Amino acid sequence: MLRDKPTQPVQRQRPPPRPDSDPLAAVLLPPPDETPDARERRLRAEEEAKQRSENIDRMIRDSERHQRRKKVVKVLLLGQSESGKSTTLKQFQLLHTPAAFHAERIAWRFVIYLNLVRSIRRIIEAIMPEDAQGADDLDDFDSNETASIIITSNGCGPSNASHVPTSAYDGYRRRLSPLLPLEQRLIQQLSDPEDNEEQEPTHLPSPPLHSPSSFSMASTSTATLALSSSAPGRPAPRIMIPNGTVSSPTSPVSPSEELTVRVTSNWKKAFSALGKNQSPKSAHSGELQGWWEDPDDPVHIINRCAPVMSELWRDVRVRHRLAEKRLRLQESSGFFLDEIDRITAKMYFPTDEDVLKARLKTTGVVEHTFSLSKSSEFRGVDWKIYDVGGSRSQRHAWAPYFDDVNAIIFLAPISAFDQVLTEDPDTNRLEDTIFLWNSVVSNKLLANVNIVLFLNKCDLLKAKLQSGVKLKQHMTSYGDRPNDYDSVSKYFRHKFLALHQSFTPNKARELFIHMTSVTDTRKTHTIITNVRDIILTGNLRSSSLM
Ligand SMILES: Nc1nc2c(ncn2[C@@H]2O[C@H](COP(=O)(O)OP(=O)(O)OP(=O)(O)O)[C@@H](O)[C@H]2O)c(=O)[nH]1
Ligand SMILES: [Mg+2]
Repeated sequence: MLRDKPTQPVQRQRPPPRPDSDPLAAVLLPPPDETPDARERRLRAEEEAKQRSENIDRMIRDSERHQRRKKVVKVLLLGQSESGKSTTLKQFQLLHTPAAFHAERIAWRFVIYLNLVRSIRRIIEAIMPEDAQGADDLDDFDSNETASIIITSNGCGPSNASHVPTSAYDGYRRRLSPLLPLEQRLIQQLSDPEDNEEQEPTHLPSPPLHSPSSFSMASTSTATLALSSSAPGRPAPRIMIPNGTVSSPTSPVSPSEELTVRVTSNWKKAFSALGKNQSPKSAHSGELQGWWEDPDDPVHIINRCAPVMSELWRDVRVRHRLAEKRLRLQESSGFFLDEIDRITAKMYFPTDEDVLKARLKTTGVVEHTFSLSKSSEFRGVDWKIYDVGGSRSQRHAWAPYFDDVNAIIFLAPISAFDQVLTEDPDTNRLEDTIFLWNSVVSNKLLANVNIVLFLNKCDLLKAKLQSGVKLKQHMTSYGDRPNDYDSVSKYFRHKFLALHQSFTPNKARELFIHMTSVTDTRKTHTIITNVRDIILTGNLRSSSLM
């Protein structure tokens, strides 16, 4: 009979290696005549070496754990063109990497000049006498100039229009004509900073100066430019100057065409290539090198034209004409018109606020990574933000990012309820925003993505309502509710929330809504810190990393 015997683990002692069979062991053996002192020193040295080795092992283990823990949270900024996406990204940069933001401020000087010059040109075009418009074949100008036109009549119709006299118009146009080649030069420098050999569709035909069409150019004030390098493997972002073309009858480019200007590497470098001495030694220290001593620097033309620009902007006849045409330049880059003296000063250096207000249209997708290493709670987390172009021609680039995005910040510019799209004058901006919002919240790919809604441009909404513009004339569903900021903003909040509740495929998703004016740094920093923490906590928790 076979009986199971309880098996005992067999412990076999391996015999110590014989020194003569292991040359290394033989070498490591202490000398046979080792004194007690020498033995003491040897043991101490061995102990120290062991400690060092253990420390190194621990460091390697920590580093591996840290690498395993490293998490990237990806955030996509979405919304129509001019909704404030890039401005929000600038606020993230200002909050997380202020030194880099400040160091780049100088490069924005040229964007701001371009914004100012284009605003001036819009004014000149708006005050153009009708007979001159006919002569210049500009009848369709207004239909392109839609970015900030109020489309509902406020009682000032063409019947009671007061024109700026032709002589005044001609005088302004003649005295401001040096701005035209300056604009051309800025655009050309942007389009081809290093390699003038390469031909891109960037070379604008120069109209004859002082001709009737000298100022009949762009129909928008938005000089546009990609902000930074695109994600690896994706096409490089390009500068876009919408409608930035000469509409002289001889021009080969139509006034409504979007002109594309290529930026090869770094647009900031391109701008700083415009003068010999314009880079500051340090943007912070005030040790500025004197670009104003360079006779080729654009500041000289801008500075010489400043008195006429101010005169034009202050001219009551001009203001009347702009009001009649319902052109609200302050809602776009016209912000700089109120600052002509400061902006055109020879030693002008852009402030943070100037950079936030400078308008550059984004094309392609701009990616920025912020490392949150200093924050103890989110140590080792990278915060990756994608800023996309919002105009219709750019929206096809959004979808590839839906796959692995963790959160979306959607910008809805609620002040735009009475404006139409630049790219489609038949579409109301708010209607377009609501359409986009519905598409985003109903998207199944995004069902588990956190969504944060910024009801943006609240400062402009407040000013618009105070100036008497009535929401109900543009949104009949608003009915007879009061036309004040509190009621209107509450109404928009409910509307967007209700649309989310109706269309979301994930009824459990919480929606975070903020009333924002993203050009306001103090308030925006509080909001984005809050939003960042909510997004990070939610995402790290769901991936069990917290
Ligand atoms: N007053 C005010 N201006 C704003 C606000 N948000 C953005 N802007 C301005 O509106 C303009 C357009 O903002 P951007 O951030 O360039 O818009 P975007 O969404 O990036 O536009 P695209 O790049 O064309 O998609 C800029 O001149 C901003 O300074 C706001 O809340 N208030
Ligand atoms: Mg942008």
